[in-house]
Amino acid sequence: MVRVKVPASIANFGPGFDCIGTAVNLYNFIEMEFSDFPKIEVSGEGQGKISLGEDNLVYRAASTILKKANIEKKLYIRLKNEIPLARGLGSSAACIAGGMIAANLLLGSPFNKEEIINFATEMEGHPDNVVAAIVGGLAISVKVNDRVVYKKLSMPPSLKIVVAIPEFELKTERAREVIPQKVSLKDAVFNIGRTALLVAGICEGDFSLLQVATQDVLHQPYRKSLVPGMEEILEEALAMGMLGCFLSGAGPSVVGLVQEGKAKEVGEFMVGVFEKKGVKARYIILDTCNEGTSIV
Ligand SMILES: Nc1ncnc2c1ncn2[C@@H]1O[C@H](COP(=O)(O)OP(=O)(O)O)[C@@H](O)[C@H]1O
Ligand SMILES: N[C@@H](CCOP(=O)(O)O)C(=O)O
Repeated sequence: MVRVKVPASIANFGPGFDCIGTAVNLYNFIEMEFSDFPKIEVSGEGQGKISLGEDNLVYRAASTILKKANIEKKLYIRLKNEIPLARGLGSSAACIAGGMIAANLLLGSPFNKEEIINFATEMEGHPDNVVAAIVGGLAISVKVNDRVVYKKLSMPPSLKIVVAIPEFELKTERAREVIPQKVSLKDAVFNIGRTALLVAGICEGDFSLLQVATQDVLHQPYRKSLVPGMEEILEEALAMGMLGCFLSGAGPSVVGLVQEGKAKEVGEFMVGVFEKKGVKARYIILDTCNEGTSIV
């Protein structure tokens, strides 16, 4: 039997659409063993909603590894979930990364980390969440044909991540439909420059860059119609003392980067804006986590 702990992730970190994600200290736990018949148990987030059949995302991710290793066996999987579903905190990436890593361990690790990253990216469709979930830290990833080239950066520990989580779900698939396939040169330059600033700011611990370096025009303007309140939170972020503010993954959660001491005030502000728009929400205060999926 194997047990792994896989972190949530905040993808599209600022201007890093589909390329930059950070792991955070909110986890799903996956226990896996071989069984005579498929069996899944769920507790925590998604209990009563998540499929208990072979179409379950963790089961499918694990089966992908078994198939690639030419093993035909059934699995008994127990899930203990802390990551809310379809809120922009990488729940699907956690299932894919965790399911694949657990299955690989169960088989005696026939695949290395790079191969798992490539398989997981293929299944998720974009590398930003899965790479952060697997390696931890702030993960910068690009796809080069069928493989992923990535670099992990450590995040400054003093940076607090406040996440306002609306009660409603927004599936990533739906949130990708609203993004245009073509962008202007002006918008491309906007995000390229800020992405470079973001990486420099994180590497040198220069938080004064973050306000500009977390801006985006590639996905947020198109997704604002799906997330009532997001635009108002972004507009007030600087006045509220946030170092940076952006949509978490594909939404609907919104992230505020703050120094310790500001987190509660910023969380209450963001929840208040959502509530004024008639959207029930809560907030949590997270730290980045520099460890990715680990064996427990
Ligand atoms: N713990 C889980 N076990 C099984 N399936 C899950 C789990 N968490 C998420 N999923 C699947 O992933 C979907 C959400 O994925 P997605 O729309 O990408 O949102 P997110 O932003 O949370 O990754 C859920 O509707 C469900 O099908
Ligand atoms: N780059 C992806 C990120 C999706 O993150 P999630 O946490 O919402 O699954 C996108 O923007 O579609």
